[in-house]
Amino acid sequence: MSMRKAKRHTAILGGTFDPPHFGHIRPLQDVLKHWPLQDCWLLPNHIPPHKPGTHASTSARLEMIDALCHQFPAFSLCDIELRRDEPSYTVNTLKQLKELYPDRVFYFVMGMDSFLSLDKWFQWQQLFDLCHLVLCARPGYQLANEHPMAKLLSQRQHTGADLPAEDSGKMLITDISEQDISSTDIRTALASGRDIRQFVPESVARVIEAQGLYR
Ligand SMILES: Nc1ncnc2c1ncn2[C@@H]1O[C@H](COP(=O)(O)OP(=O)(O)OP(=O)(O)O)[C@@H](O)[C@H]1O
Ligand SMILES: O=C(O)c1ccc[n+]([C@@H]2O[C@H](COP(=O)([O-])O)[C@@H](O)[C@H]2O)c1
Repeated sequence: MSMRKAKRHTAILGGTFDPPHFGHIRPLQDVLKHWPLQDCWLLPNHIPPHKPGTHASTSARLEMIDALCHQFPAFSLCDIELRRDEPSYTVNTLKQLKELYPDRVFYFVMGMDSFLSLDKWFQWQQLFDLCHLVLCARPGYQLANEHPMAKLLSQRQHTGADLPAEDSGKMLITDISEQDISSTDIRTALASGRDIRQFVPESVARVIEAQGLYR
């Protein structure tokens, strides 16, 4: 009899989360409703590879994610990038995670804005040996037919209703409720004293308020 352990299917949303908002949470909830994934990890980066820096400190962003995970038990924190003092390249993170968790199949979730520039990521083609990608629509970002990533999507798109049989290399898309929300807009609203409660969950709003972030 085979003693192989069952695989755990784990979604990961990587982000700067500066701050986290409903544009992160709601698409993820839709993904979890659609696909039978067993875990959903939020992966805050420490040094974002393609951003000039962060506005809130790593510890403040961590506190917001922690608070969010308490409010939404379907999500848990993956703090692996916070312990590497170097740009948080996703391919390095996934290599580390595959070593730590050989029985997991990873589904790296990203919005369309990230996907449109995926070919600028460090060693991005290796991602397809390490995980599947889950693509979420995002208002303002369209994949034109002639865009170089459109070809990649048509080659790799998973069409079945069940999860792929493979452990990596497929692209999954599902309908999500599109959220016209960004961390940038929230920071701008806070800096001009506007209310942000419709964009972030209560738990996150409380940390922002208590720490006086983004004023
Ligand atoms: N409204 C949204 N809809 C779909 N995906 C989103 C949305 N907001 C963020 N994402 C995705 O979540 C991941 C992390 O995003 P990030 O933390 O950089 O938020 P952001 O709102 O894009 O931040 P900023 O405005 O500071 O650039 C990325 O893959 C991004 O595409
Ligand atoms: O690996 C890379 O080169 C790379 C380049 C840009 C972004 N990423 C990752 O993509 C996720 C979303 O990034 P961002 O900048 O939109 O918050 C986050 O986990 C980043 O660390 C990764």
